[in-house]
Amino acid sequence: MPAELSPIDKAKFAAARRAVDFVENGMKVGLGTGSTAAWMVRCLGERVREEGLRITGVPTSSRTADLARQVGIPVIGLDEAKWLDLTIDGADEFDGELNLIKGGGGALLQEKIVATASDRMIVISDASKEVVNLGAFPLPVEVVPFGWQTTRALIEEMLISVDVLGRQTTLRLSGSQPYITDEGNHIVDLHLNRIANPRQLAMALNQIPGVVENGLFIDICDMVIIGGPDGAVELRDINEGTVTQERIDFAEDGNIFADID
Ligand SMILES: O=C[C@H](O)[C@H](O)[C@H](O)COP(=O)(O)O
Repeated sequence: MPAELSPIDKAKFAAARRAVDFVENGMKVGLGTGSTAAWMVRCLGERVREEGLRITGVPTSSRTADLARQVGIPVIGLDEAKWLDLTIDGADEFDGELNLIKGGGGALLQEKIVATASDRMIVISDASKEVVNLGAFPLPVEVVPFGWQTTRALIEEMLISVDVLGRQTTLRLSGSQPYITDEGNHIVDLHLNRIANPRQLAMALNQIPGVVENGLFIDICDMVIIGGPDGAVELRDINEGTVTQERIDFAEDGNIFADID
């Protein structure tokens, strides 16, 4: 591993490197989006190229589809795959029940559909994303462009009735224009600070006309792998109730970094 990688990238890499060990020949694998998931795609690409691992990837964004093709992973769409063995993705926050906030990179809709259509979801993360209560990270909500201001007002009205610490909302921008998701929608970020009941909030949001999906992933994640900059990894399996400590040997992974700009 090159010395110039930041400690946070080393931590993300360690988690990603461990997660791809769960991928086996013949699997259909959901490929998440974001900087942590990008490490996973690179690690998986290396297994495809070096070991001849035979898998099919289902990307959760156009960015991930481009990267997967670049590193040699065959990709298909979800409707062709129908059902997946495993999805590996990053997250913006996770709590003790492995409930998540996702969508910081704008890919929450495809990510939630793909993860839900998978036998198993593994989240890869560095330690900074673990929280007691979800909500410090702004909760992304994908809304259709038609009438988005009305939808935002309805969201704000609904927030009065739920137990959160903040209620400010912002339209996500790309430069001076509204951010556009892969599905052609906008994102409203909810600055809630602390969400007392994520399950209730997720359901309330999705009942609002104009809301396509929200970034709360409840009961979807099966395992989180937390990486450290020294190669330490912790695997928490919510179904088995197990916590396992291991270590990744960075020295074995030189090839992956040859591809990185
Ligand atoms: O929309 C983006 C995704 O939900 C990402 O997985 C999430 O934002 C985490 O991204 P990163 O690994 O870059 O922190």
